[in-house]
Amino acid sequence: MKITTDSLEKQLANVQKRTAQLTDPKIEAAVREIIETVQAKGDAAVRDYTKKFDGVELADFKISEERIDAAYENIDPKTKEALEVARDNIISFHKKEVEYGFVDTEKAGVMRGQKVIPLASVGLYVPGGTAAYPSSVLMNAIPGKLAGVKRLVMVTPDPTEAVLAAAKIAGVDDIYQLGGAQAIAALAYGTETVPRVDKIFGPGNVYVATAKKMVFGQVAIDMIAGPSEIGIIADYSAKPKQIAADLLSQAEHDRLARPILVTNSMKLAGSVSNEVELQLQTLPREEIARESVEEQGFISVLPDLDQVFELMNAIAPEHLEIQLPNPTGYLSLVENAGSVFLGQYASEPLGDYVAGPNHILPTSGTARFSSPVGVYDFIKRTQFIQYSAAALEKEAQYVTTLARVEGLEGHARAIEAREAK
Ligand SMILES: NC(=O)c1ccc[n+]([C@@H]2O[C@H](COP(=O)([O-])OP(=O)(O)OC[C@H]3O[C@@H](n4cnc5c(N)ncnc54)[C@H](O)[C@@H]3O)[C@@H](O)[C@H]2O)c1
Ligand SMILES: N[C@H](CO)Cc1c[nH]c[nH+]1
Ligand SMILES: [Zn+2]
Repeated sequence: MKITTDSLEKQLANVQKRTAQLTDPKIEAAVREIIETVQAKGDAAVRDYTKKFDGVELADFKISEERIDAAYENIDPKTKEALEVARDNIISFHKKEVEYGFVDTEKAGVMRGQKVIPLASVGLYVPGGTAAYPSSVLMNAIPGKLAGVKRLVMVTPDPTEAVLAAAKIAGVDDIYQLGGAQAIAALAYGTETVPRVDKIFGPGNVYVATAKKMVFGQVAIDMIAGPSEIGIIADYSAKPKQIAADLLSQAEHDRLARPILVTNSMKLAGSVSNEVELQLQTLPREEIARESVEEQGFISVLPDLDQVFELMNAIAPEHLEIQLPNPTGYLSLVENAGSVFLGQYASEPLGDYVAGPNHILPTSGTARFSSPVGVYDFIKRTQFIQYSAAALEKEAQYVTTLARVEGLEGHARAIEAREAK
């Protein structure tokens, strides 16, 4: 693994140079055509694209309850138990995020408040292939259920038994065998069989991500997910074997995944670099992980922990491990990170599967301004006011004054229409 001892300034300048990947215009054009065709022709277009891109001819995209129940019955009991433990921990964590709004009656004659309303329907995209993660089904669906979403619709080009079982465990309402931009378009606009939803969640390949960007506005979207990232802050006291294993746990996700160690110990940097090479040799996904480590990964050695935290905050990693003595003492220094893992026993995969906090997190530096997926992503807020005659009389003059400053006479007259004669 590359080790750099460049100055903090130089490394910060490199971080600033990283910008979000622009979409390829050819892919944009192809996706635009798919979206417009699905919008115009509904199910017939979805059926054609599914045949063309997935090689599947389906009379009905909707997966029957019998098939979902059979998947749940068929999965290995240990998998079922693990999914159910994960579900319970995700519920007990995310329950704490539920909001109820408020009513404020502090001012005489005035009631003001905020009402929390769950989104009526949401779509969850579960990618196909090796990225069809049952754990992500739980992480996406459970906060939605806790928020009170009435209809959770899942789409996936690859409905494996584990994915279907996870959907049942999480309480997903309807599942359709659909993928790619056509699935996103169907969720955004609705077709004869696929219901139109209010927000679309979940990662996918470049066609899916581009389609999500394009339908934004027609529907809300959760985020545009980039490759996994792990940033580890550690000093001489950390265990190189554990650090290397944790770096590789994210490197194995994707050739573009970013495993990063920032430390104040040259000795640790050398040992971790050697350990990564050793562990890579026996990792089943060696090829993917090696490319991630060699092309995207690095170890940075800086003179002190203040600089270490400054660099990591600039990187704003999806996952941040703090492998220092008394790790909780450093939580106050964390400004940008999707999820923080404190101490040697909080290895990142614990958070991927069972700890309970969400594993769908901001990537590519977006932890500067975004949060993990949570119940708050499945609600909207509305507000209300009620005034008594006396309360209005007290404040009417301020409304009419400001209305006339803005040249809006009609606003002022609406207030004056209520004045006591
Ligand atoms: N960031 C994350 O958290 C995260 C997690 C899991 C997966 N992922 C990403 O999900 C993706 C999974 O990719 P995938 O391709 O296996 O599954 P996918 O479900 O994202 O995409 C499959 C669909 O792409 C469409 N498609 C394929 N070739 C096409 C073409 N030439 N033109 C138009 N549409 C086409 C097909 O309709 C197919 O159903 C990966 O890119 C992975 O990085 C990201
Ligand atoms: N680490 C991934 C998101 O960053 C989530 C995941 C799912 N399965 C295993 N890991
Ligand atoms: Zn993972």
